[in-house]
Amino acid sequence: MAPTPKPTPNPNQTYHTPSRTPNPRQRLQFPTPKAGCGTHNLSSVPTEHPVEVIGRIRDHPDSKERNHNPLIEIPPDGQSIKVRTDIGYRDFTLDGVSVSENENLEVFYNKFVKSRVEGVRVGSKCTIMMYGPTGSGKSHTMFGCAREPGIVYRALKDILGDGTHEQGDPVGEEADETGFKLGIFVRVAVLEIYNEEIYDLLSANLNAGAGNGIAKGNSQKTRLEIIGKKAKNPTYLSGNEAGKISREVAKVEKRRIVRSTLCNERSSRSHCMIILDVPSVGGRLMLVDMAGSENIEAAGQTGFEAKMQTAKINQGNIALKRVVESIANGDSHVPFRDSKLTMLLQDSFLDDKSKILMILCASPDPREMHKTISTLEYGAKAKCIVRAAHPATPKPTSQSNAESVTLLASQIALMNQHICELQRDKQALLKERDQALKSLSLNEDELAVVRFEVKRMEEKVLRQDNEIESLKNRLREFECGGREVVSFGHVTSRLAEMVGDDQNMVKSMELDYSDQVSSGFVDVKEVKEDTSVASWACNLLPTIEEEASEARNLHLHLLPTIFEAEESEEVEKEVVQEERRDEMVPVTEADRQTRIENIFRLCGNYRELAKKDDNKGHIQKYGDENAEPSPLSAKSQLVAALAGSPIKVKSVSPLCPKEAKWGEMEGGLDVYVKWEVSKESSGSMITKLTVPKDSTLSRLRLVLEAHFNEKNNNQDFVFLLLKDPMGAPVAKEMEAEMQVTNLPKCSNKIDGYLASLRPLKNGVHRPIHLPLSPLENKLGSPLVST
Ligand SMILES: Nc1ncnc2c1ncn2[C@@H]1O[C@H](COP(=O)(O)OP(=O)(O)OP(=O)(O)O)[C@@H](O)[C@H]1O
Repeated sequence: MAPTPKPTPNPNQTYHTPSRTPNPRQRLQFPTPKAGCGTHNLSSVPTEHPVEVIGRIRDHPDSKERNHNPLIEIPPDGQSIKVRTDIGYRDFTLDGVSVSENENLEVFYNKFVKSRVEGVRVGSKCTIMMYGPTGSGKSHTMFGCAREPGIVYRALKDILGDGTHEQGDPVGEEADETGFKLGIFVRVAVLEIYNEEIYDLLSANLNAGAGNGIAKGNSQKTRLEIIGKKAKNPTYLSGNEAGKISREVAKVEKRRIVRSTLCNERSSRSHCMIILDVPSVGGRLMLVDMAGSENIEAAGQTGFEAKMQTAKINQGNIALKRVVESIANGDSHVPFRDSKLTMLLQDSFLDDKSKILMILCASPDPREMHKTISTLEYGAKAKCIVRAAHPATPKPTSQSNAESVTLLASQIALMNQHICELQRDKQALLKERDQALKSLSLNEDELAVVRFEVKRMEEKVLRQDNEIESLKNRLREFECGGREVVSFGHVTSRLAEMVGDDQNMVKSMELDYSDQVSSGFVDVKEVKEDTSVASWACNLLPTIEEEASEARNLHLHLLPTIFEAEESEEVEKEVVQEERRDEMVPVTEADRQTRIENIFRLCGNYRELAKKDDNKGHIQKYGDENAEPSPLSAKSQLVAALAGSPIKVKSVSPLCPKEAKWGEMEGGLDVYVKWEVSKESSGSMITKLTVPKDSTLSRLRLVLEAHFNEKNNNQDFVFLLLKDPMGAPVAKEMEAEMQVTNLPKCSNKIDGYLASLRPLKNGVHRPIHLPLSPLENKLGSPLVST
């Protein structure tokens, strides 16, 4: 590693304690300049250390104070700075230190910069940054002054050709000729970063229409976007004439935003970046003149805009500081994107071929000493940045090739095995998916069937509802028109006719309908006992019931049968009935309900009652306790019931072997208990009970079960609510909540309730016909008690 060129020791300078600045792990060294030619041995430049830090101490602003008790001392090694503070000296070791009083710009350039620039000429990449507080001489070093050109112009001259400098011209014309002779061609962009925006200073110049690229002071700048790490489409100055390019750069540089501050009369408020490419060799030189890193108070900025401006300037400086610290610390994340400046400088830090020359500008003014120290601390940190050295690429040998081939082959085998496993997994997953799809399809089919059934069921229920409504209307019209007598008489006439056709029946049986209807009581005239009539009635009604079995309930399907009888038998509309309309007693709603209930009760119960007419042709006439049992044929009872005649029942003794006295009580409710009629059961009366008025069915059950026990009959049962359209069984658990008064009344003439019991086999209801489909039954109709 070549040593950093040591400056000539100044006998006037004093030397103090050794450096306390942390030593970098690898430090860049300047190549030893070859005498005479001014070039350096670039091959000796180490590549591991990307940042080189040079201190540049400007002239003292006050010439009177020069050499008067200086706070900054430069040791003779020329690589460190000693700063005297209140608590002692602080040493900062850098890669080089230059004092402008001793070394003008030319010397400084030749000593520390020239070698880098010449490296760019042959393809290297270098970034030269001016860092320091405001007024410390950054711009002066970068651009120079009228007396001496700065780094920018000298670099252009060095790249495009060696030459001498003419007075008033940044670079001599000779440089242009040299560059032309060498065939080197450069491309230059000049950017300004102000308020975190990138402006193209050359674009303003060219858009001004100068033709020759001369900048116009008031031309508007063009803002550039940033893509990745580069400004998008900047304007370039291209050429091989250093003089022309330098002049144009000098002009556009004057367009930088400056402001007078306490620290600097013409303080740069923006960062300026000059990007010089040498396309033929891929070299790149980035020259960055940063705005002052002063704080707002020190700059004496007042007003919101000025403070914001200073804050934005500091944003770039602070971001750059963080980038340097992150890299030096070896952090995994470097905050390049914290500012536009660091975004554009990203390649400078990361590109292996790129080097950074950081020139720390400082003032010897004791009043600026804290800024000087801060700047030097920053430079010392930057010096610690180490880029990992790239391991030398071993030359492949035949042995290593064989090993590589073996290694790759094993890796390929592993990968193939992994691929096979993945393919197997894929096949399994595909199979699983197919099965799931199949199952889903089946479920969808089932769902479609269920939906179809539900739809069909709904349609059926709707039809039945319509039918019910229609029947109710017909019945209402029928009764309101006073035709009930006709209807009932019609039916009874039909019954009589049918009975008359029955050879087994006694023809002499007569019914005085007029008396029955007009008196309101069944008046039986020498009706011969005819069990065949009762049998017929019992046989006929189940037939009706069977016809209605397709309907929802017995009521709904019995009624049309009656109406059909009326419609089909027009001949039977006897005048006799018509003539007696005037004699009819007005039918109240209660009577109508009672009659309807009587009809169903007869169909379900009374017919059996007639059938069980003890084969003697006698039947107890209800309602008259003292009356002797009157012989009454089933036909007569049926007709009486159909005609709305009150049936008086006091005792069921004719129906029951023995009158039930058990359970009777004063002031209670009379309950007539019978079995439901079914194919298996004839629907016989069981008993008559008297229970308290507020008795529930559960209480009635207790009484009945006691009664059954007395009879040695353990038949289980459920109550039927005959008022319910379905004659629905009452669930046992509901019996406690249901009053006996909910049971149907025998009739409006008989003060008693009718308890119809449905026998249970093994505690299970016998199947009842439901209007719903089997599917609906499966779904659990609430009508089915399990
Ligand atoms: N080495 C020097 N010799 C003579 N004059 C100098 C030197 N350095 C700086 N100056 C003068 O000091 C003034 C401020 O310098 P300059 O503008 O370069 O500072 P700066 O660091 O760029 O400040 P800012 O950050 O505010 O732009 C200028 O007038 C400049 O000519």
